[in-house]
Amino acid sequence: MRYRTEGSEVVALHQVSLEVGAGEFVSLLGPSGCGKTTLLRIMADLQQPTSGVVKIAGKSPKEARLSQKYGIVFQSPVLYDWRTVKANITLPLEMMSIPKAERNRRADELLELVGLGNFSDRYPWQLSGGMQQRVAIARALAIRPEILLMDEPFSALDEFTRERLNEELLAIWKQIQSTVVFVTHSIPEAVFLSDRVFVLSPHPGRLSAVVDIPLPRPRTQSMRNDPEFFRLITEIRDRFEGV
Ligand SMILES: Nc1ncnc2c1ncn2[C@@H]1O[C@H](COP(=O)(O)OP(=O)(O)OP(=O)(O)O)[C@@H](O)[C@H]1O
Repeated sequence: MRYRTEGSEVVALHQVSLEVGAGEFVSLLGPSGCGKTTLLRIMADLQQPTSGVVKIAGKSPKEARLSQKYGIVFQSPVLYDWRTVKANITLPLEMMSIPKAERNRRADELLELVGLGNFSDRYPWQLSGGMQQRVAIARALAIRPEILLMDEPFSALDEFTRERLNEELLAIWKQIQSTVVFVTHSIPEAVFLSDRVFVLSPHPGRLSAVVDIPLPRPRTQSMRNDPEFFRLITEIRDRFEGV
């Protein structure tokens, strides 16, 4: 992927090739500017690569998007302040003309799943940042996506909330069994969540390593003190090139 700006060109991604298995949880990890967001946006059909291809179970990203295969969660929750929590979650279903009873049923189920069963009639501005991000996750899941794309969803949150949401996300993933591609610049977050970590390095953005995370599941907070957890963090840190 090359970006052309006046008089110059940025190579955002250079010869990146990777494969993600169905139901796998992978992270795209790297420092600012290594092309993580660009790669996620190309996968999601939000932008076109200069060259190369992406296939989603044999289909193009556009076909996958049109057949509602993606749920996307961004760094900031982008909720509608004038709609209740529940009405934010049902919005994509309204756009798909799903009947009201079914919309409500799915929203109630998702509110329970993200631990906000008692907050359905609140407005986003009445919730903490962590709760707002849980609403955004529930909304992304409303269309029952096969692939959940998450772009640094917890990076604006404090460390305590972030670690708790990491664990909650894994519990949700276990239930929904979607494939997850998770963008982060936090090495511990990538290790805690993932089956595999794709390590990207900048200038030009490239894939410098793929690291398997053999920690058992379910993953618990106490694993963060495990020597194996620290070993994996060190291994990944050593794999960055030119940072
Ligand atoms: N629309 C654009 N026009 C020109 N250059 C761009 C554009 N979007 C991104 N870039 C450049 O492409 C490179 C990769 O950007 P990208 O946002 O994908 O990186 P990132 O790893 O997600 O960074 P961050 O963690 O800061 O979000 C950077 O050098 C960036 O400046």
